[in-house]
Amino acid sequence: MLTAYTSDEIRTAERVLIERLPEGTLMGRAATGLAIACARALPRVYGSRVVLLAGGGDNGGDTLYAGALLARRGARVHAVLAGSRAHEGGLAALRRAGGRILDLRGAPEPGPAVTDLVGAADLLLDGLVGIGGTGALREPYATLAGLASGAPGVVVAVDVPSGVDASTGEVAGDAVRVHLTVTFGAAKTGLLIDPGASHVGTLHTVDIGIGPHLPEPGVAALGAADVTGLLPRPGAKSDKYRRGVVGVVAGSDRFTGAAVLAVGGAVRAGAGLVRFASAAEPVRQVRARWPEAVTKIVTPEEGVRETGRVQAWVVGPGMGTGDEAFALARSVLDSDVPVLVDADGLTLCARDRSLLRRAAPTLITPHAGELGRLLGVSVAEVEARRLRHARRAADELGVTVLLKGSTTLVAQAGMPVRVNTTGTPWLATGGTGDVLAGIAGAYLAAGLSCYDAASCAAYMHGLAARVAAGGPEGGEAPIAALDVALGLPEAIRRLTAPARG
Ligand SMILES: NC(=O)C1=CN([C@@H]2O[C@H](COP(=O)(O)OP(=O)(O)OC[C@H]3O[C@@H](n4cnc5c(N)ncnc54)[C@H](OP(=O)(O)O)[C@@H]3O)[C@@H](O)[C@H]2O)[C@@H](O)CC1
Ligand SMILES: [K+]
Repeated sequence: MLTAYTSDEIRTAERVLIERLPEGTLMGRAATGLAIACARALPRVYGSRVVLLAGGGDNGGDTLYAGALLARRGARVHAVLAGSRAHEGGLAALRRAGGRILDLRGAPEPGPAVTDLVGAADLLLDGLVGIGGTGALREPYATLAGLASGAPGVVVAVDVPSGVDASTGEVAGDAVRVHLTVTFGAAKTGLLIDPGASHVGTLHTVDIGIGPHLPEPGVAALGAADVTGLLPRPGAKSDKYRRGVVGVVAGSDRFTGAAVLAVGGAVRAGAGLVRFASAAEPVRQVRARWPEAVTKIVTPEEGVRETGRVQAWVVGPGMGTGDEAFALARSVLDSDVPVLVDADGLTLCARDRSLLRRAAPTLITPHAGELGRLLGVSVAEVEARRLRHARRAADELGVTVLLKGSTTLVAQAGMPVRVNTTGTPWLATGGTGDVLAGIAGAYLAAGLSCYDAASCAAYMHGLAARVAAGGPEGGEAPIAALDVALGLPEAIRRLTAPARG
């Protein structure tokens, strides 16, 4: 499991060690780890052109010390000093190692000399600001961030890509986009959450010894072993009921595709049985595509009360948002089993949030627009502050929240927010959310908590999409939502196969 921390949590942990260790020890560890990672990112160090963008704080200090180490290995190192001051120890070390200095202090903008240096660099280090950065980058940092993002060489962020809020992933103005982020001590929360996460490239953590002093994490990402341990698997005594019966209420006479996809997600994720309840046309479509499902035509008046016993419900995809859909959704939410609410179901809940007040656990799976409607804020506001809004929704609505997006978040009051790391841009296509709802529903019915079901479903959904998009000889191709459902068995096989070798 990858755990991540806010800037304050990192600083508190660092303080314990700073008091115990000789001055400069932590920065020495950070700079050494940074220089090693940079050397690995280059075909060879000797003769390489290295440019350091150094701010006035300790982030600039790390960068200058690492530059000195690279210069001692034969790199041609130029430091661009961009802050109103420069880290004295780092600057002296770089000078002693033969590095050159371009001092921008007092200059309103970087100028052509910097543009030329950046354009010719094999390796560019972004050491403008780290965990001490606040708000939008000021000049000349903002212009330098733009230059760095477009640099032709390998761009490495020191601790945090400058302009990304290390604690939240928020990006208030310009921010550097890098190939590699070398972060110190532990991952920062903002490196895992968009929009910041999309600036990070590959994330590499340098151990500087603060691990034992870190608190419980506020954010975590499940790894393959965690998901393997959580995934429901049938045992010798399992039958279809013990594996979990999931009920799906989806589709309408106008929209049938979402129903087929949600049922497909549940079937392929390993539900013991899928009961599908809806209007006549989606029932016909589901029967044609998934003969494994037990189907029933229901009316809004009777609801799902006579549908047969289920261990969890999925309600919402393609069901419409009118009064009849509302009545049907209410009958599902009146039940005493866990319910996953998705898509149109969320629009209905935004109309009457009391639908979500129930004794049994509830999982909602909104995208930013749906969450915005539930919270009464704009989609842009949710996108800009995803962590805050996912947490707020979990607290205010008393439910587990799976916020979809390029990095999916799972929030539940009192628990670390889980970030999914398996997503792929190929998933950004219609209907994949319906498949996700089906997968999570199957896991809920198997007995996983809303929190684990949502996290595992997001993980397997991303992995299945990668399986579906990837070819045996490498390369990737566009996928349709049904391909994600069909990719699930192979994804589960790959995850649960004993390690080779
Ligand atoms: N603590 C430790 O033991 C260890 C810490 N380590 C390293 O220290 C880093 C933290 O160093 P830090 O605290 O000096 O802050 P840092 O990130 O350099 O930023 C401060 C500078 O940024 C500036 N600035 C801020 N916002 C800005 C903006 N929007 N736009 C423009 N400028 C802005 C601010 O300017 P000012 O406000 O003073 O004008 C100030 O000059 C950490 O990330 C890691 O790399 C490692 O060595 C391991 C051990
Ligand atoms: K930085």
